[in-house]
This record gives sequence, C-alpha cells and structure tokens, in this order.
Amino acid sequence: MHIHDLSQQNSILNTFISEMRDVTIQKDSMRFRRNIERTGEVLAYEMSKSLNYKASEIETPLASSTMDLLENDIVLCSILRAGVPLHNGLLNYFDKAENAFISAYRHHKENPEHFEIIVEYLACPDLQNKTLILADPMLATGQSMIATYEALKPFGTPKEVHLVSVIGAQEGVDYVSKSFNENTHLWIGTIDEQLNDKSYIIPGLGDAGDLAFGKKLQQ
Ligand SMILES: O=P(O)(O)OC[C@H]1O[C@H](OP(=O)(O)OP(=O)(O)O)[C@H](O)[C@@H]1O
Ligand SMILES: O=c1cc[nH]c(=O)[nH]1
Ligand SMILES: [Mg+2]
Repeated sequence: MHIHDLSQQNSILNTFISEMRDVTIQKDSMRFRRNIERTGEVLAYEMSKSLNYKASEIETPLASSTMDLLENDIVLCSILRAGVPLHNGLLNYFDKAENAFISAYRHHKENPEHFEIIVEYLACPDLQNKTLILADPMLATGQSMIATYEALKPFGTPKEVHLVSVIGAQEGVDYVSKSFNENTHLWIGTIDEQLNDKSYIIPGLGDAGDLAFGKKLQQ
C-alpha cells in the first residue's frame, strides 16, 4: 500500500489537525466539523495529483484552450457518522463523484474492551472499474475500513482504491496495509503511535463522531 502521511511535510493542515485535537477548541462542534471538512479538501487536492487526466478543449469567449482534466469515475464512500464532514470536504473538490454511504459502528459486548463492527445501512452505486475512495476520519484498529470494503464487494471491482483518513494509529495502518492490495493508496493527515485498551487512538482526538454530532447512547 502507498502511504501518503501529510504530516511529513509542514503545511496548514497541521493547524487544522491541532485544532481537532485541542481539548478546548474541539468543543466547538461546528469548527470541529469544518476542520474535518477542510482536511478532506486538502486530502482531495493531494490525491488529485495521482489520478488520470485527459486533454480537453475549452472554449473561452475569446479562443480555445487545451487543458488536462480529471477523467476518473470516482465513487466516494464514507462511513457514518464521523465520515459525513470528511465526505463533504472530498465532494467539494470531486464534485462529479458518485456517492455511497455505509454505517459501521462499534458494538460493545459486556466487556468494554471487546467490540464487533456492525454494518447496517449501505447505499452504493456500481463500482466496476471505478475509482473508489473510502473515507473515515479515524483509522484506529482498521476494522471499520475492512468491514466496509468487504460489504462493498458485491457492488463490483474498482479499478483502484484510495483510503482517506484524518488520524490513524500505526496498528490500524499496518492492518489495512496487509488487507488491501499493494496498489491501494492511503491519504492521511497524521499517524499516531498507539491505541489504548479501548482501541482509541493515543494521543488522537477522542471520539470523532461524538465531537461532530453529539454523544450517542451505547447500543
Ligand atoms: O478503525 P476502527 O477501530 O474500526 O475505529 C474507527 C471507527 O470508529 C469511529 O466510528 P464510531 O464507531 O465511533 O462510530 P460513530 O462515527 O457513529 O461515532 C470512526 O469514525 C471509525 O468508523
Ligand atoms: O480514537 C478513536 C478511535 C475510534 N473512533 C474515534 O472516534 N476515535
Ligand atoms: Mg464514534
């Protein structure tokens, strides 16, 4: 898997991520959502440099101009809930993309350290030979990303797959690296070292879904 860790270069993206992490600033849920969204915009721009382009003639009011334009058929699939603002950011740039949504949440059994990923809702277009972008702000154990990809398999075989995340844990990045083929790309804001005993990313930012949309009751 090709890993593009954007924290390896200094950019304004680090400011957005620092605000999402900051225990005071992150309480402003509108700013938190917007920071996820603009991270999606930055990651979309970086990813766009690796896609396919085709020369096209554009008529201006004065003459014609030849420009190389994106030719990939993109399907953007986000994992609910926390994926919603990231989806919006990606869609702000890949504005012609088709869209898929899937719900994946951690279902805790008696022991808070043990959970399984429950996939319930899924709406997806044909994926055959398309460029699939799988987006979720948090890549902790990587199980949600893998469960999602498995659930999408009946919808066709994409030409290429790009994973997009804001913060990952090294363990989750290693897990998805083993499960996706070597042509898959991961576009990620930064990679943290650890998971805690509840599989939260450390230092991470806390619970992205709750920060964006409010606390939910455990099911
Ligand atoms: O890599 P994993 O270990 O699978 O964890 C990451 C998942 O956890 C978060 O979702 P969460 O279960 O909190 O759902 P929510 O978005 O509804 O809050 C996050 O948005 C990912 O989907
Ligand atoms: O650190 C984590 C791990 C899973 N989900 C989150 O929202 N945060
Ligand atoms: Mg959550």
